[in-house]
Amino acid sequence: MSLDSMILNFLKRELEQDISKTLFVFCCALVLIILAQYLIKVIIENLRLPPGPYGIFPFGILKLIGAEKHKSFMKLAATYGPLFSCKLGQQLHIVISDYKLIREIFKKESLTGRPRTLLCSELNGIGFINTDGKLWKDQRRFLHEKLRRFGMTLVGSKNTKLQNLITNEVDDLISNLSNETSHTVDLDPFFAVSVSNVICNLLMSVRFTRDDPKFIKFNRMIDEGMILFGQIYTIDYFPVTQYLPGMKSARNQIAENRREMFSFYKEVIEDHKKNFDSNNIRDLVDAYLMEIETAKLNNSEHELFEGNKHEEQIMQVIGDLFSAGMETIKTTLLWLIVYMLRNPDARKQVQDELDDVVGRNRMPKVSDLPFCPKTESTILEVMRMSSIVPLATTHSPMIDEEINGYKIPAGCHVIPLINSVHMDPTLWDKPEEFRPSRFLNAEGKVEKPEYFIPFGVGRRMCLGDVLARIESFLFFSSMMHRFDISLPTGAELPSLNGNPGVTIYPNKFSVCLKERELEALSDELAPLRAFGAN
Ligand code: HEM
Repeated sequence: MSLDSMILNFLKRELEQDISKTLFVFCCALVLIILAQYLIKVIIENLRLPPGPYGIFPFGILKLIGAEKHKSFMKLAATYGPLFSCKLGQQLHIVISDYKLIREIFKKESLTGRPRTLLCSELNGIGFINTDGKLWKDQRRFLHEKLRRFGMTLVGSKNTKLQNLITNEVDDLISNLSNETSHTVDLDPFFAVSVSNVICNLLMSVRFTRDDPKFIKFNRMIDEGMILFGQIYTIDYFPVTQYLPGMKSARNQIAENRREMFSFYKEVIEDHKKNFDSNNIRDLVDAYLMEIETAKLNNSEHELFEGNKHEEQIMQVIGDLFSAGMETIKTTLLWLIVYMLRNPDARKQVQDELDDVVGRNRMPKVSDLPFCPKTESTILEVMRMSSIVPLATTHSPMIDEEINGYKIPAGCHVIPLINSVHMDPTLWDKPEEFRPSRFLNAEGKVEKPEYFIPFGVGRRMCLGDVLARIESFLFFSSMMHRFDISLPTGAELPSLNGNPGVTIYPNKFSVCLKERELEALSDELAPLRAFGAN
């Protein structure tokens, strides 16, 4: 090789090396710029978020991924203030414990959105509680109107079907409990069947007895559902965990239970179709069948329920309302008993008031409610202290929102911290004390402050608040009117520490019941009648 070509080769090699070096440097710089831009964007976005703990990427705040989220959130609120943000896994949460801010944000239309989580998507976007947009809005209007028509209202309500069916269930409960006075009794299964019967009757004219195999199966599936959801909820924070073997079998079991529940609802719908009479709408299933008939007549069948399958929609709504309306009332009744066991003076005040207003020759009625402020304020105080749905149902803004100058990004989870509002010492005098009189004004009438929010606030607040008010008054006042309730000898007072599940429910406990006789009870006990039989 000549000297010339050696020099040429050397220069060529150097040039090639230079080009790859330059290319390498260029690529590195590009990656760095993109990374820096991304980091700046993340920092700016985070600066606009409400303050909060940083957490560890990719886990977020690990301690929040435990069961007692409402308590952990309350501790964080003490550090970061009434509006804070934090991440659970990669999911951003905005937690609000100032009731004015809660009211302000939940007024917004976009806050009626629900999170797009994997677990929600298993419900196929149907039903009521986990839907949003037009389907939710139409369903809310429909359900509101129909439930009012069945008597879910306190205005001008005299002996509505709803009141009659609750009274029948109360009578049945009292008569069943009258057979339990010789030994200790766990009230949970008694309340469970009575409260289930109210909601099942209202929805589909079905009632159960405690030993009915269908009821036992129903309850088993609900309990199992709670355990299974407890096992898999991490999927919403770490979607990758859905592929773990235990998760898959738990999800399959949930799907299987849902199929079984649906096959029961399906039977009910088929039965209703056979006896359907448009002049006698017996319950919610009939109201839906009527809606379908009307849509057929108007040739708008395909538009109904946003094009979702009609019967699947009805079945999911039944499931939604059953789960929202059963566990909540049962838990409230159990907490009422716990607080009455712990506060004998308050219990006596309730019983004395009922003796005065209702008298000893009949059972309480809804029309007694306005004249029983001590009883009502006792119920309200128990709702305040127990805050059984402390985090409401998760809302997720459909567009970016702003509050107090902070960004609330679309898709994040927004949580009103109800338990914190109910225990805020700046709002309630000595909030940890059980004091029903805090709900009474100077004239002794019930007054609820605007920061009493057990049913949530805004457009998606509880649909069953009136039903809850009627049921909790009738069941609780009747229990107090007919029984003296005490603890078995040597038993410890039930704890005020709740257990998180669908609601925050009390530890298991048993009681002794002693009848308080009525003078003319026999006239008051109407024969049991199913709602649908009317
Ligand atoms: C003491 C009893 C009850 C309490 C404390 C309670 C509490 C709540 C709370 C906090 C929410 C969430 C509100 C929000 O996210 O903004 C809610 C929603 C709901 N509740 Fe209740 N509830 C009770 C009883 C009932 C009953 C008896 C029914 C039966 C119809 C019911 C039906 C619903 C429904 C359907 C929703 C969802 C509303 C929607 O998504 O638009 N609740 N409830």
